[in-house]
Amino acid sequence: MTTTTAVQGPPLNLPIAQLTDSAVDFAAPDGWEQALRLGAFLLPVPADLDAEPGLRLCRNFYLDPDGGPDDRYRGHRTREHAASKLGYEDRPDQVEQLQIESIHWDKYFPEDVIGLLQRMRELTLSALNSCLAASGVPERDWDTVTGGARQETGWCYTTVNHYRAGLSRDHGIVEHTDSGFITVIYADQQGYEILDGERWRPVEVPPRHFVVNLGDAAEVLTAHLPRAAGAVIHRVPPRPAPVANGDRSSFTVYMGPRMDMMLYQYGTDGVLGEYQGFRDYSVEKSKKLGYEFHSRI
Ligand SMILES: O=C(O)CCC(=O)C(=O)O
Ligand SMILES: [Fe+2]
Repeated sequence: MTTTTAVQGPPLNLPIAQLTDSAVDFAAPDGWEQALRLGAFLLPVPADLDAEPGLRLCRNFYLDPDGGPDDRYRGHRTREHAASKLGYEDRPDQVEQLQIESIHWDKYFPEDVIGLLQRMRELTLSALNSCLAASGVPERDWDTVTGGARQETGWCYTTVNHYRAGLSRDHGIVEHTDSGFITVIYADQQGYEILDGERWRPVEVPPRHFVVNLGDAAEVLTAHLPRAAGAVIHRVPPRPAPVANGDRSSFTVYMGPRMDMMLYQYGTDGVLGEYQGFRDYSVEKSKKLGYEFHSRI
């Protein structure tokens, strides 16, 4: 990822998808083409889905309990999260993160957060299946390549992000691609930017919309298919204090291969083959980008 020459560009309007039954689709005929090329699109939050519990977690997880009503959301900076291979991380950026696998949500989160994340998980799976279909991955291969996302045997986790405005760091979150197939993001304010060619373009996210990212596993899988999916390079720039809106909050649901799995790729002949172990791929990536690989994986 060499973006030293990248300049700030104009805002980018991502294609807006819609969710019907358990599929994601676009009204515009070139919607999928655009979304797969950019590796990102927007998805309206279903009318009956309340995102507040997620934001409440973002605004509390790093604080110590104080006997108040938010205690159920607090105390995660110091907690061990022994069941999780992820947990709390103070990154070198403005962001501090809590990452918990879906199989452990019931151990660490209040009920309203679990309910919200489970709905997001269903929606993420629908979006993943629709992306696989749109890029021409035959349905018979979905379970193999995802490790059984439909059977909940793939790897799914939430990332809870607290961007500490005013903390003197170079980035809100440094430029990166997500490693898995897909990430669905909800944020309480703007700040998400996409590298489009040589330009960093702020994405204008309308109220009550998710940003959906496609990641490395999707890019590797579809690289030689006629409708290849790109892994979107994205970042959040730092924000100085004091800012009118205070700290930025976002939370995501991620789906990717398990660390003990292979990444797969279709050859130019259309035949599915093994590409590289996902753990080896992830370790190599973290070395290239100069960050620590998760110590418990
Ligand atoms: O906060 C955002 O908008 C992006 C978060 C992100 O890129 C991530 O958690 O991987
Ligand atoms: Fe990301």
